[in-house]
Amino acid sequence: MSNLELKPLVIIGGGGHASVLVDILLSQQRTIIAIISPEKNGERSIFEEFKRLSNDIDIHSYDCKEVNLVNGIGMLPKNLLRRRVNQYYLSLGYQFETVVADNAYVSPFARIDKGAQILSGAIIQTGAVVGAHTIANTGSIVEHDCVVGDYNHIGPRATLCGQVLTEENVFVGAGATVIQSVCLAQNCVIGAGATIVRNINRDVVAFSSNSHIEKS
Ligand SMILES: CC(=O)SCCNC(=O)CCNC(=O)[C@H](O)C(C)(C)COP(=O)(O)OP(=O)(O)OC[C@H]1O[C@@H](n2cnc3c(N)ncnc32)[C@H](O)[C@@H]1OP(=O)(O)O
Repeated sequence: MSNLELKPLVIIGGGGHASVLVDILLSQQRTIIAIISPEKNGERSIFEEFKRLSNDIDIHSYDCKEVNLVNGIGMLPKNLLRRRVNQYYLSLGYQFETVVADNAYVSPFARIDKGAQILSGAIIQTGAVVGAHTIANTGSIVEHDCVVGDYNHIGPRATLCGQVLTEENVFVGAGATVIQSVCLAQNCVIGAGATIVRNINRDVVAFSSNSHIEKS
């Protein structure tokens, strides 16, 4: 099946993350039929050609069996908006497309769950699992045998060394390094550039390069 025969896509969100996804999807000759965004598309030229729907409810103009969705809302630490938006559309029967950039490397022995987004230059090594609706951002590395939970964000150029385990809603900031076999519990935030050498408990924000841990 050529990419043109895959379901057309509706993008949710009109900001920077959405623009990166649209760039990837256009390079893969995917058909994008609309963008759902309360703000005008005009600011970013990449959105100019697309029909804009301004309300979530406008999705009803498309049959959930005929289109797939792509969540273009970027993830912020401790912000559950992205997850809530997904749950809303899933409850209406819509499905989220899994996006993998052509210039990402995904081992054939890795598993990418539904709705995950693997952006340009990301590397997902053998034996790794990337959970549903998780973002592996530009140039991130998920090493062998990592198990990354649902709704995580692995920031640009962040590295999870081998066998790291993350629970749901974990945010790993840009350029952070998590050494092998560490566990990151639900809702924790790893600050940009941090080096994490021990397990992080749920809801904790950890951000210094010498692994000083601050409670949320
Ligand atoms: C494509 C994309 O752009 S994807 C997005 C990528 N973005 C990221 O990775 C950002 C990740 N976010 C961070 O690192 C944030 O700074 C957080 C979440 C760790 C902390 O955010 P906040 O709670 O708002 O902390 P705040 O900005 O108030 O800083 C508190 C203190 O911690 C320090 N601090 C904050 N973040 C860091 C960090 N990553 N490393 C070291 N120190 C930090 C601040 O300098 C400040 O110190 P001070 O009190 O001595 O002035």
